[in-house]
Amino acid sequence: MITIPRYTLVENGAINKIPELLEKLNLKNPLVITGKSTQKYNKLGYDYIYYQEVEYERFGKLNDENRKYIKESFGDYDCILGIGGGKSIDVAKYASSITKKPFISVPTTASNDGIASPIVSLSVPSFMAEPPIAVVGDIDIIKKSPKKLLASGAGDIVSNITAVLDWKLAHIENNEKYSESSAIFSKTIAEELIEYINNSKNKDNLKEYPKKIVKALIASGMAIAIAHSSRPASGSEHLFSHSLDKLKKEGNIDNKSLHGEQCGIGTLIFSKAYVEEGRLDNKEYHEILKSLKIVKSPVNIFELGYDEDVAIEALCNAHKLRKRYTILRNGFDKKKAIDILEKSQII
Ligand SMILES: NC(=O)c1ccc[n+]([C@@H]2O[C@H](COP(=O)([O-])OP(=O)(O)OC[C@H]3O[C@@H](n4cnc5c(N)ncnc54)[C@H](O)[C@@H]3O)[C@@H](O)[C@H]2O)c1
Ligand SMILES: O=P(O)(O)OC[C@@H](O)CO
Ligand SMILES: [Zn+2]
Repeated sequence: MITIPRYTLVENGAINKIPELLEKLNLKNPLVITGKSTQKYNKLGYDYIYYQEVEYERFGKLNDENRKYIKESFGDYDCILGIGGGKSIDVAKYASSITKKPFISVPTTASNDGIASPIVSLSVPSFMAEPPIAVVGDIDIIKKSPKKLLASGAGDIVSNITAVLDWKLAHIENNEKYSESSAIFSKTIAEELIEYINNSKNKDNLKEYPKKIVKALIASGMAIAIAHSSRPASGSEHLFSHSLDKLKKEGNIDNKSLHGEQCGIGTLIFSKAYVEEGRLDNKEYHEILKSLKIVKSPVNIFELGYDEDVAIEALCNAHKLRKRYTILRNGFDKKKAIDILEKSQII
């Protein structure tokens, strides 16, 4: 059974409609999970907790002590609101799935497709939870959020192009289940956004971009819900991003590169790899590159804040991050990694 958000409110001032939405859903006592810089959007003064304070690692081990923690933290509330960026929303979604309380997603920026997806990506691999019953995207707030975050959203959308190519390749070479309808839906979301961005110079100079990127991210989350898998939106490009995250963690690298920015770089790498295999037209690679440049999302490893060795190591390890068949197949060796990183102008 496919579940997607029952209500999506994407408009100026949407956040002020939360009380009316709660009433419609017969919910009276929400708990807000938010970030330090986004608590200010909890304008109605609902009880709140910072996502950094939620001990979500305890959700995975339901012994008596952890059950007690969950009951004490969430027991009195009848729903959970995630107000903020990707982590706030992810932690709120996780808490909602553990407590079986409805989850409402209130993105205050547009940085990745966790906004409306049923996926929790606090770990690698991610896991399937429940999608929000409602998404409240206040354009007045989102359009004023940091440009870096809004640009990162484009990276998490263009990634659908290579994700869908990997999914189809897995079906052809590895006999994996594949949904053409979900794949077309996911790819079209990316193509539409790329087309808008690449033609924006002669139109509105990206004035509509905040609204377009929010809607694209919501739609991408729905494609995941329809496929009941992150396959339509996560392939080799995400494996590269997760591999970078692993290097950051292990090497204590203090680099604030965002999920979407990393996925944008991954998409350039693997769209070029698909061009090399004759499975993608080079024109599509250039359209992706142009769109990321226009929104000012990083287009090489140096703009992402790393040196070339990190890019090479992340690429050589990417296939190990999860059991997901992609164009990486059994992994790129160092020679192939350097070749494709050079051809895709990443190093
Ligand atoms: N579930 C999914 O499908 C999925 C997919 C990708 C990533 N994620 C999650 O998202 C996280 C990455 O999210 P992210 O890229 O948003 O980074 P983030 O959540 O780590 O940081 C976002 C930052 O932007 C700030 N912010 C948000 N809105 C703002 C606003 N209006 N004005 C000023 N600052 C604002 C937040 O307070 C936060 O500090 C990952 O760690 C993962 O947990 C989930
Ligand atoms: O399953 P993963 O690779 O975490 O992907 C989820 C989301 O980031 C897709 O955009
Ligand atoms: Zn993603």
